[in-house]
Amino acid sequence: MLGRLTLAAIPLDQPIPLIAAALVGLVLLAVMAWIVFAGHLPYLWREWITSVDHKRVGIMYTLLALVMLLRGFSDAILMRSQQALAYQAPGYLPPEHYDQIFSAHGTLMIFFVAMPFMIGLMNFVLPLQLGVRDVAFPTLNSVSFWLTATGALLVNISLVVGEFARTGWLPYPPLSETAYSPGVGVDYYLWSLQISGVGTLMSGINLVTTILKMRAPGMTYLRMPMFCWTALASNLLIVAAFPILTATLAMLILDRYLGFHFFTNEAGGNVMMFNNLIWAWGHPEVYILILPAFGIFSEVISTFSEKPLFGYRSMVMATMAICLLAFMVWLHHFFTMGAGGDVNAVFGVATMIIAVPTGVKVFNWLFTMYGGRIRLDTPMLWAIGFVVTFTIGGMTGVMLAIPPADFVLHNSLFLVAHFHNVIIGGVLFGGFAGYTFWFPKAFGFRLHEGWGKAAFWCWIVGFYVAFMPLYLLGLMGMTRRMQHYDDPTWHPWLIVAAVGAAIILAGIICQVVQLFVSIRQRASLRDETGDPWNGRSLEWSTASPPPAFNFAVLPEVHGEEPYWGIKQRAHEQQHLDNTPDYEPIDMPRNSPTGFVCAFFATLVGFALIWYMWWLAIVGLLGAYATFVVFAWRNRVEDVIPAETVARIDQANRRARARALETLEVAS
Ligand code: HEA
Ligand code: HEM
Ligand SMILES: [Cu+2]
Repeated sequence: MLGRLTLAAIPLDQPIPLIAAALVGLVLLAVMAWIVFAGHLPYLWREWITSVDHKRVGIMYTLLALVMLLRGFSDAILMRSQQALAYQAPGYLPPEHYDQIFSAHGTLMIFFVAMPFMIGLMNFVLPLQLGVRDVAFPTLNSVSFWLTATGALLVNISLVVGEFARTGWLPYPPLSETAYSPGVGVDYYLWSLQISGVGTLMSGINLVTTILKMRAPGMTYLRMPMFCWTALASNLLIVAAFPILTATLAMLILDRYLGFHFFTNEAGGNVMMFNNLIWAWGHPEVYILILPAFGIFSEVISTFSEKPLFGYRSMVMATMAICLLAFMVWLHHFFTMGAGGDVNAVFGVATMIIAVPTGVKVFNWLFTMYGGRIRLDTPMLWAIGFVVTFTIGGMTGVMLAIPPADFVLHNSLFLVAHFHNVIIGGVLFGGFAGYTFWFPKAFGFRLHEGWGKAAFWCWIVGFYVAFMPLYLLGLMGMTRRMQHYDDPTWHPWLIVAAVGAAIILAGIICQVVQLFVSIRQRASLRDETGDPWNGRSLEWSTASPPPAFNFAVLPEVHGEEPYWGIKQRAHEQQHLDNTPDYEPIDMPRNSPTGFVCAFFATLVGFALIWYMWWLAIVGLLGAYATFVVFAWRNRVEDVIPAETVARIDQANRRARARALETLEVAS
C-alpha cells in the first residue's frame, strides 16, 4: 500500500533537519490558521490561488522564489559553518547529510529561486510593457506556476520524509544509478524536476507566443523595450532546451525504474552521453537565467540615468547572438572528459566568443550612464553593483574556458567562485533590482529606501568577503563538495568565507525588515501617479497597481520608449490625450485548473518516488479529469462593463495629470 514508505523514512536520529522542518511546519500552520480564522481564505482562493491574471501569477512566482531563497540560503549557512569548523575535525554535519545539503542548495537555488524569480518578473512585466491585457494563454500560465510550486514542495518534503539526492545539483551517473544511490533521494530530485520542468516549458511557450503575437498597435519588434527582447531570447532558449532536460531525466528514470541501460557501463550504455545531454540543456540554462537580468538592468540603468538606452540595436544583436551561441559551448563543462585537444580547442574558443556580445552590453550600459543625470535609488545601486561584480565573474569564466587551465581548475572552488560570481552578481542582483523597481507598480507603494540601501551594501560586501577567498582556495587546490579537510593553509580563508556569509545574512535580514517596514508605512510610501521613477516604457502609463485589464484602451506606440513619447507629447500639448471611447473588456475567468492539477501532480510525484503505484494512477487520472472538466466549461470570460472601465481609467488619468504638473514644477 505505501510502497517503500515506512516509519524509518523519517530521520528521527537527525535533529537538525527535524527541528528545522518542525519550525517551518509550525510557521506554516500558524500562517494557515491565521488565514482561515481571519476569514481570508475565500479571498485568497478567489483572487490569488485561482487567479489567471499575469500580474498575480507573476507575484506568486516571485514570492515562491523569495521564500525558497531563505531555504537555499539556510543550506549555504550550514555549509559555510561546517567548512569553517571541519579543519582536521568532522564538524557537525556527517558526510551523508552534507552531500544532501549541497545538492539541495544547488537544486533549489537554480530551479526554485533563480528560475521563478526571473519567470515571475517576466510574467508581471511583459504584458504591461507590450501594452496588452494578459499573456497568450492565461490559464496555462497558472498551471505552469502551480507545477513549479509542486516541484519546490517535493524537494522540501524530502527534508522530513526520506532524503534528498547526494549527487550534486546535476545527478551524474553512475553515482545516480540505483546501484550507487539506492534510496529515494535521486528519485525526489528526478520527479521534482520533471514536474516543474513541464511547468517551465509551458511558461516558455506562453511567453514566446505573447511576445511574438500580442503587442500594442505600433509596437514593432524594434520598438520593444530591451527587457522584452531579453525575455524573448530567454524563453526561446527555454523552449529549445527544456525538452532536452526532460528527455535526459526521463532516460535516467528508465534506468532507475525499469532497469534500462542508457547511462550504465554495461549493456551498451554510455555514461558520457549523460554529460553531453545534461549540459546541452545546462549551459543554455545559465543564459536563460542571465538574459532577463540583462534586460532588467537595461531598463533600470536607462531610467535612472534619465537617458535612452545607449546602442539599442547593438543590444538587440548582442542578445540574439548570446541566445545562439548559448547552444554551441556546452562541452566546456567537461573538457577533462577526454574528447581530445582539437575538440576542446573548438569549444574553448566558442566559449570565449560569448565574451564579445556580453562586452558589447557592458560597454553600452556604461555609455548609457556616461553623461546621464544619475539617480542612486536602490534599483540603480543593484545595477552598478552588478556591472562591476558580473564583469569579474565573466572574466574568471573566460579563464575556465582555456582548456589547459580548466584541467587544473575544473571542480575546484575556483569554479564555485566563478558561478556564484555571475549568478549572485548577475541573476540575483537583477532579481533584486527588478523587485525594487517594479514593486510600486505591483502594490501601489514603494519599498523603503533606507532598508533597501542597507540590504544592498550588506549583500555586496558580504558577497566579496564570502566568495573572493574561494578563488584563492581553488588555486590552492581545494576541490568542491568537501565535508572536511586537513590542509592548515585553507582554514583561515574558509573562516573568512563564513564571515562573508554572515554579512549576506545581515543583508537578507534587512530585506525582510524592509518588506515589513514598507507595508507598515505604505501610506507615506504610496505612489499615486503610477510612474514613481519617471519611467520610459508602457508599464508606467497605467495605474499602480494596474487594473485587471491593464489598459482601458490599448496604447498606440509611435517610437522607441513609448511612455516617454506620450509624456513628451503631453508636455508639448499641455494635456494628456482626450477621453477615449471606452468599450466593455473581456477578461479570462479565474480557474482552479492550475491548483487542482498541481495537487494531483504532487500525488503522482510523491507516489512514484515511494513506489505507490495505485496512488500514481489515481493522481494521473485526477490530473486528466481536471483537464477534461476545464475543456468542457462553457463560460471562459468575464465582461467588464464600459462604465467600470471608464471610472477606473478616469481616476488614473487624473492622478497622472497631477503628477505631470508636479514634474513640470520640479523641472
Ligand atoms: C548565470 C550564470 C552563468 C553565466 C552568465 C556564466 C557565464 C560564463 N561562464 Fe560559467 N558557469 C555557470 C554559470 C554561469 N556562467 C555555472 C553554474 C557553472 C558550473 C556548474 C557546475 O559545474 O556545477 C559554470 C561553469 C563554467 C565553466 C566550466 C568550468 C568547469 O567545469 O571546469 C566554464 C568554462 O569555460 C564557464 C565559462 C563561462 C564564460 C566564458 C561565461 C561568459 O558568458 C562570461 C562573459 C562575460 C564577460 C567576459 C564579462 C564582460 C565582458 C567584458 C567587460 C568585455 C571584455 C572581456 C574580455 C575580452 C574577456 N563557466
Ligand atoms: C547567497 C549566498 C550563497 C552562499 C553563501 C552559497 C554557498 C555555497 C556553498 C558553500 C556551496 C558548496 C561549495 C562546495 O562545493 O564546496 C555552494 C554550491 C552551489 N551553489 Fe551556492 N551559495 C549562495 C547562493 C547561491 C545562489 C543564489 C545560487 C544559484 C542561483 C547558488 C547555486 C549553487 C550551486 C549550483 C552549487 C553547486 C552545488 C553542487 O555542488 O552540486 N548558490 N553554494
Ligand atoms: Cu557553460
